[in-house]
Order: sequence, then C-alpha cells, then structure tokens
Amino acid sequence: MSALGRSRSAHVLANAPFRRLWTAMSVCSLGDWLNILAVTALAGNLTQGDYRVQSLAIGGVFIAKMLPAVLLGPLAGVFADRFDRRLTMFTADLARFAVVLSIPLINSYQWLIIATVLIECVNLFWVPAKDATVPNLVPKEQLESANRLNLLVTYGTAPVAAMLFAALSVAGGVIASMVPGFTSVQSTALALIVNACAYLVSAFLIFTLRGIPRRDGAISTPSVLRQIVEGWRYVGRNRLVRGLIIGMLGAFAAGGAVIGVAKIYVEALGGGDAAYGVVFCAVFTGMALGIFFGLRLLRELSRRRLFGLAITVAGLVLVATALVHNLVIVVMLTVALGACAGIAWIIGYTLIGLEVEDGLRGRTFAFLQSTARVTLLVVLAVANPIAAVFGVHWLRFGAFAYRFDGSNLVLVLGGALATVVGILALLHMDDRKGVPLAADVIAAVRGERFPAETAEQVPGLFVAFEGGEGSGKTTQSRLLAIWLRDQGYDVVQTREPGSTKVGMRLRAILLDAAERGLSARSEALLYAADRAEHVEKVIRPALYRGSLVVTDRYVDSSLAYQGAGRSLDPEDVSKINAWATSGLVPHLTVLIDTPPEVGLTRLGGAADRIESEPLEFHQRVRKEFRTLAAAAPERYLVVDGTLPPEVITRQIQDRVHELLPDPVPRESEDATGTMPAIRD
Ligand SMILES: Nc1ncnc2c1ncn2[C@@H]1O[C@H](COP(=O)(O)OP(=O)(O)OP(=O)(O)O)[C@@H](O)[C@H]1O
Ligand SMILES: Cc1cn([C@H]2C[C@H](O)[C@@H](COP(=O)(O)O)O2)c(=O)[nH]c1=O
Repeated sequence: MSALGRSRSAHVLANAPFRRLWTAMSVCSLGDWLNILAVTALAGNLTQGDYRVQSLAIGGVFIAKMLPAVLLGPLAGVFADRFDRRLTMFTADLARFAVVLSIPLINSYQWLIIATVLIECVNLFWVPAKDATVPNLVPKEQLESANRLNLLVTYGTAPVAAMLFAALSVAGGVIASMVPGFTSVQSTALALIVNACAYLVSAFLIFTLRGIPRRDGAISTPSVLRQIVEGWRYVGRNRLVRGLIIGMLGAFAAGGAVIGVAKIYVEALGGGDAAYGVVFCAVFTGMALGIFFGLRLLRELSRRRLFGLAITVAGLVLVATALVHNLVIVVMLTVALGACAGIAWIIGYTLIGLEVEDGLRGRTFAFLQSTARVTLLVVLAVANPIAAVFGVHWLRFGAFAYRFDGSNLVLVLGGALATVVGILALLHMDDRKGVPLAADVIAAVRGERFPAETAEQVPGLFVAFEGGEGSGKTTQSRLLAIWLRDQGYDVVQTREPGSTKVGMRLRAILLDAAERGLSARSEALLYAADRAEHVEKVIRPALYRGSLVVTDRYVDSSLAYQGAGRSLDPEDVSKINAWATSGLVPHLTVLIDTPPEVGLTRLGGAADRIESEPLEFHQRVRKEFRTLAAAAPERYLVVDGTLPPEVITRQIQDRVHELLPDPVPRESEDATGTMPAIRD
C-alpha cells in the first residue's frame, strides 16, 4: 500500500516500514551514545597515569568526532544521494560494526582516533540517507509526528546508553575481580562490543526493509559556514531572537566544557567508568526533568525571564560542581544542571519557533544548529588542552589539602561564561522591567503571577487615549502627536484594533456589522490578539527606541467593552490582556469622557458591529472607563469630551508636558559642552 493511501488517523508507528526504520534509528542512536562514552573512556584508560596526556587524549577524540561533520557534511549529503539509500544505510551499518569492533582488537590510541574519524565519515552517509527516506515512508500529514519521534530517540537514548555503559563497566569490574589480567581497558571493550552489535542489528533491520526508493532528487545541504553567514542576516535583525541564540550558544558552550572534561573530572573524584556513565546519565535525566516539570513548576514566570534565569543558575551550579569534591553531590548538582539546560533549551526553541516568521524559521534553526556545532567543536578543542596545560595543583591549608586541577578550571570557566550569558539574556530580553525578579520567582513557585505594580521601565513615553464612540480620541491623539513632533520628539501615532498586518484583518472581522455570530469570548480574544501583535511589533520596539507612542485605544477598551459591555469576567479579560501585552502599562491614559448619547450622534456613516449595540451597552462601557480612571488617578487624565476641542487639547498638553523627557539628552549636552540655542 502506498504511504499516502494509509489511514490519516492511525499512529505513525502503525506504519510498518517506518516502524522498522525508526527501530533501526533507535538502535543506532543508542550505539552512537554508547560510542561517545566508550571511546572517550578508552582514550582516558589507554593514557592513564599522566594527567596532561590523558586530558589531551580525550580532547583529541572529541575533535576527531566533530571535525568530519563540519568539514565534509555538505559533500557527503550530495554523495549519499547518488547511491541507493537502502544499500547506503546497510553498508554504512556494516562498516561501522567492523570499525567499532576493531577498536578493542587493535587497542591503541592512534587507531582509536583513526577509527573515530572513519565512523563519523560513515555517519555522514547514513544520516542524510535516513533523513531522505522518512518522507518516502510517511504520509505528509504524519511527517511532524515522525520527526518528533526521531528527535525523541536521538536524545532519549542518551540516558539509556549512559546507564547501559555504567552497568557494563560494573560488569567489567566484576569480571576483572574474578579473571586475573582483565583490565579497565578490556572492561571498556565490553561497551564497544555492544556498540558494534547495535550497528549490526540496525544493518539487519535496514536490509529487510522494503519500500525505500532508490533516490528522488538531490539532497542539497549547504555548508555550515554558509548557513551561519546567511542565517545571521535574518537573526541579527531581531533583538529577541538574537538574545535567544546568544543565550542558547552560551549554554551550549558551557555544556561542551562539561562533556569535554567529564571523564578526567570523574576520575579525579575517584570514580571509574561506571561513575562517568552515571554523571552522563544525570545530565540527561535532569534535562528531561527540566523540560517536563521545570516549565510546569514555574508556569507563571515570564518565559523570557525563565530563559535567562535558567542559564544563569546553570552557570552557578556548574561552578559549584567544579568546586565540590564529592561524587554523590556532583551527581545531584549535575541533575540540577541538566534541568536548567533543559528549561533553557526548550524555551529557546519554542520562542524562536513563535517569534520567527514561517519563511525564515527553517534558516534560523539551521543557523542555530550550525553555530551550535561550531561552538561545541571550538569548546571541545580548547577545553582539554586548557585542562592539560593547567595540570594538577594542590592548595594546602594547614593539614587540609584541596586539589584544583585543569578540569576544575575548565568547569569554573564554563560556569562563569554561562552565568554572564544568562545575565545578559535576562537584561537583553526582560519583558517585565520594573518587577523585581526575586518577587516574581517566589510568586511563580507559589503558582501566582507577581502583579506589575510599577510600569515597565522603557526609554520612551507611552500615552493611550480611551473613551466611548465619537468621544474625540482620534481628533485629540492626532493633535497631540502633531504638537509633540513640533517640539522635535520622535512620535509614533497608532491605534487599536488594526495597526499591524494581522491587526488589519482582525479589525475587518471585529467591526464587520454583518459578523453577527461572534461570541463574547472570541471577541475578547481577537482584540487581545490584535493587541499582542501591536505591542510586540509596533509599541514596544518604538518605546525601546526612545520614541513617544500615542495610541488611540488600548487595554482599557477591552475591560470596558468586553468586560462591562459584554459582561465577561473582568478578571479574565484583565488576565488575557496582561498576557498579551506582557504587562505593558501606559505612562498616561487620557480618558475623553463623553456621554454616549452625544458621542454616537457625532459619528457619520453606517454604524459598525460595536457602534450598533444598544445605548445601555455604551453606558456600561462609559461607566467602566470612569471606574478604571478613578482607581488609579496618578495614571489617568479625565477630560470632559463635551468641551470645545481646543480646550480639551490644552488640558492634554498641560498634563503630557509634565511627563516629557528633556528633548536634549544630558549625555549629548555633556558631549558637546555647549548649551542649546535659546530662541524666544
Ligand atoms: N470636543 C468635540 N466637540 C464636538 N465635536 C467633536 C469634538 N471632538 C471631536 N469631535 C467630532 O466628533 C467626530 C468624532 O470624533 P473622533 O473621530 O475624534 O472620535 P473617536 O473617539 O475617535 O471616535 P471612534 O471611537 O468612532 O473612533 C468627528 O467628526 C470630530 O470632528
Ligand atoms: C481596542 C478595542 C476596541 N473595541 C471597539 C471599540 C470600537 O467600537 C471599535 C474600534 O473602533 P474605533 O473607531 O477605532 O474606535 O472596537 C473593543 O470593543 N475592544 C477593544 O479592546
């Protein structure tokens, strides 16, 4: 049966060919993780004795693992597609089986490095052949679930492999105690034999898998360097995405430092290969806990804050890990480290997915993956040499001696880097400025959201106009903008709904008098959606540029129209709007208070969907506007909308004048050392 002919509702694993490929992928992933652990452990065991030589030997393995993908990745993708995919994967699996098996047989460091390079080169053929096969076996609508499952086995097999490695190391230890001459090197060989068998199982599964087409169209994988250069053009433009990527790369670099020196670090703590496996497993267990429980526990905390906080805490935990010389505590700290990394990674990925428009998302993810790879390579290349050069030092305090070696130094440096990057991310992306972080976190742990008592601290000034229909908001907001521009201010005059591309469509739906069936909740959500776009795309960027923003309607309109007018729960309306705006509150709201009997008669043309509501509706709206203003008089100016327009204008100018920043910033005065010209 053709892939497209299959039932849409069935689970993707009900598809037998895909299930077989997925099983092969799972077994291979398990083998890959086991391979990382086994070859690094073996490199350490083969060079045991000299700390410096051992550090460099392990560093060499990581470089041998990363380099082929960076240098030959795109080339292999193109070559891989010239051959029959099934045959490519089958041959690659057999080759990997043979090369991995040869490592314990030859048992030399030089061959270990050559074999590692060979295995990675073979992987470069296996992976694109597999990637290109998945869409051939799975219908289009199930491709996303298939990719999710692939991702699950790619990372989900890591803790399994780590546990397996630890178990095999313990078994090796037991054998060593019974069989004279059985060394730690031979014990690591057990893991390599299991690793080789995993590739053999995969070869069998692929060989018996029918239905893989020979090839269809070339796989074009652009070079890593090109992806980075091209990606930066898109990423560099968006402040939030820039912050996210820098944060994620910082976390990655710190993670790379841990991976690089983990083996020598664990050994210095008196742990063998089993302990190395346990620490590895702890990182991934922590990541899973962070992804599944961390986000739930801190659901009320702003995602942007949580992202920066998670990286900062990861950095501090890493520093603590470096300084504490107790294996049990180190394992516990490693779980915490993994949890923070998991939280940061999932938030970063999700926010990028949400922030970057559809057409650029692929390139942004490709950019992230390429830079992450290069970052990892650079960190792995320098981590172990740094550890080796630093060597082992003993700090003596009387009878007490404290060991501080190269691995401790690398972990402290990695931790410091993550802490700095985390703090930068917090400052760069904070969407709740003015709300103390500690109070926000404590409230979030209790499952509450800390109220934003103070307005967000932005360089610009934010003024909103509110009022009923025909009250004079458009007239007065325009006059205010002109007056401000005349004084040399950069002014953004805007309105709701409908000031963004999406907003214009929403406005058309919301105000179309023919749209009769819209429920009150949908209406509230659509206004909130328009506002979220408006704040994100227009208001916040302008305020951060230092502009003066004058908007015709904002959150109060929803509280008045949807809350009071439509009788929705005001708490609910307030919550969705606080979420939509990330708590952005105007510095001043000008309420032009006009009786609806007057305002409605001022309007010309056909009434829109809201204007055509009965008078009582508009009266409830007016009452709510007045109540909101009375509750926070310091943030409101209420003017009588029945006064002549010029009188209203004067009142507004007087009040806004008090809030205006100095048009000549102090820094520029200091820089020029001259006084601005005084004209009368
Ligand atoms: N103070 C005033 N006295 C009399 N007429 C006014 C006054 N202010 C505005 N108008 C007139 O009332 C009409 C509606 O004004 P405007 O468009 O500014 O109101 P609005 O609050 O923006 O209305 P809407 O809510 O429909 O957008 C316009 O014709 C305007 O010239
Ligand atoms: C922002 C916002 C607006 N409305 C209503 C109020 C008006 O009837 C229209 C907007 O039309 P205008 O001529 O641009 O003033 O939409 C609302 O019900 N809820 C809101 O949040």
